[in-house]
Amino acid sequence: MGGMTTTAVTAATPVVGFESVSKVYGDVRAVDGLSLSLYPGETVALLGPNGAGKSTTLDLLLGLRQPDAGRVRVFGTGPREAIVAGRVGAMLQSGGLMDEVTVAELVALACALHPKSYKVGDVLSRAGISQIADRKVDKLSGGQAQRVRFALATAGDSDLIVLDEPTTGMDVTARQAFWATMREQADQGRTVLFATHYLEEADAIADRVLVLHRGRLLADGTAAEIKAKAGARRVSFDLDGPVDEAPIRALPFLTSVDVSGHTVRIQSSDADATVHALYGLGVYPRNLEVSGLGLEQAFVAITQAEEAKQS
Ligand SMILES: Nc1ncnc2c1ncn2[C@@H]1O[C@H](COP(=O)(O)OP(=O)(O)OP(=O)(O)O)[C@@H](O)[C@H]1O
Repeated sequence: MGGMTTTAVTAATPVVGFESVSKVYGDVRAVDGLSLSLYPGETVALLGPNGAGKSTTLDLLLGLRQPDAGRVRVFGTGPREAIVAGRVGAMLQSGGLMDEVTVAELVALACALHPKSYKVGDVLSRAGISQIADRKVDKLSGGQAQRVRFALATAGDSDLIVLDEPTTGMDVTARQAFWATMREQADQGRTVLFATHYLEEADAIADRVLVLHRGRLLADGTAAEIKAKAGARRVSFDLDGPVDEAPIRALPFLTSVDVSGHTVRIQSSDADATVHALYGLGVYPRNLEVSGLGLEQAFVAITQAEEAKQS
C-alpha cells in the first residue's frame, strides 16, 4: 500500500544490542559501559557473582529501567516497542503474581495481552501446570509459581525469551522439562537469554556464555572457550604411603591443593610445569590425571583473578 513502510530486519540486525550502556545507583555502577550483541537462535547464559549486574542488565533490556548512558536496542527498536510488538517474552526473578486469580485465569490474561498468543491449554500443558489450572495463584508452592512465570513468558510466539534465574526452586523433573522446552524454542530460531547461578545448566544448555563482573563483561564465548580462558587445569594423583604435604604445597604454579587420604587434587595455572616438578620430588604418582576446569571452577578463577586485580 502506498505510503506504508516496512522496517525489514536484516540478518545483520542483532536481536539485542547494548551500546556502551551504564546504569548507576548512587555510587554503585550496576552496569558499566556494557556493549554486546545477541543474534537469532543463540542460547545465551548470563553469569556473574551476586551484585554483578545481571538483573539490572535484564531490566534495561526489557525497558523496566532506563540507562544513564548508552543505548539499548531490541530488534532494532527501543525495548518497549519490541515488547508491545510481542517480540519479547520474559520471566523475572521475583515477578509478583496477581493474587485472587487462578492459574488458568492468569495465563489466559497473558495470552490475551500477547499479539501472537498460543492457546491457553497449550501454554498450561507446556509449562506442566494443567493439573493446577484451577488453583489460586497465591496458594502455589515456590516451584509451581516458577512454572507459572514460565507459562507467562511463553504465552505467545516471541522471538526473544529473557529469563532471570528461571529454575530456582524447580525440582529436577521441572528443570529438565523446562530446559527441553527452551531447547525447542531455540531450535525454532528464537533467542534465549537467561541469568543463572547454576553453572552446570549454563554449561549444558548455553551455546554462548557471558560472564559479568561489577557491571562489565569479563568473558564472552562458548563454555569451552571460557574454561580455556581461565588457563588453569586440574591435576590429581595417588601416592603410596603417607603423603608429605609440605613439598607438594611448595610445587610451582599451584592455585589450590586438596589432600584426602592418599589422593592429592591440585589446581595449577601451568599443569605441565607442576607435573614436571612433582616428578622431581622423587615420588611415584599413580593414577595421574590432568584435566581442564569445569565451568564452575573456571568462573571462580576468572572472577577471583579480577577481584585480585582490582584490590
Ligand atoms: N534499585 C536499586 N537501588 C540501589 N542499588 C541497586 C538497585 N538495584 C540493584 N542495585 C545494586 O546494583 C548492583 C547490581 O545488582 P543486580 O541485582 O543487577 O545484580 P545481580 O547480578 O542480578 O545479583 P544477584 O546474583 O545477587 O541477583 C548491586 O550492587 C545492587 O546492590
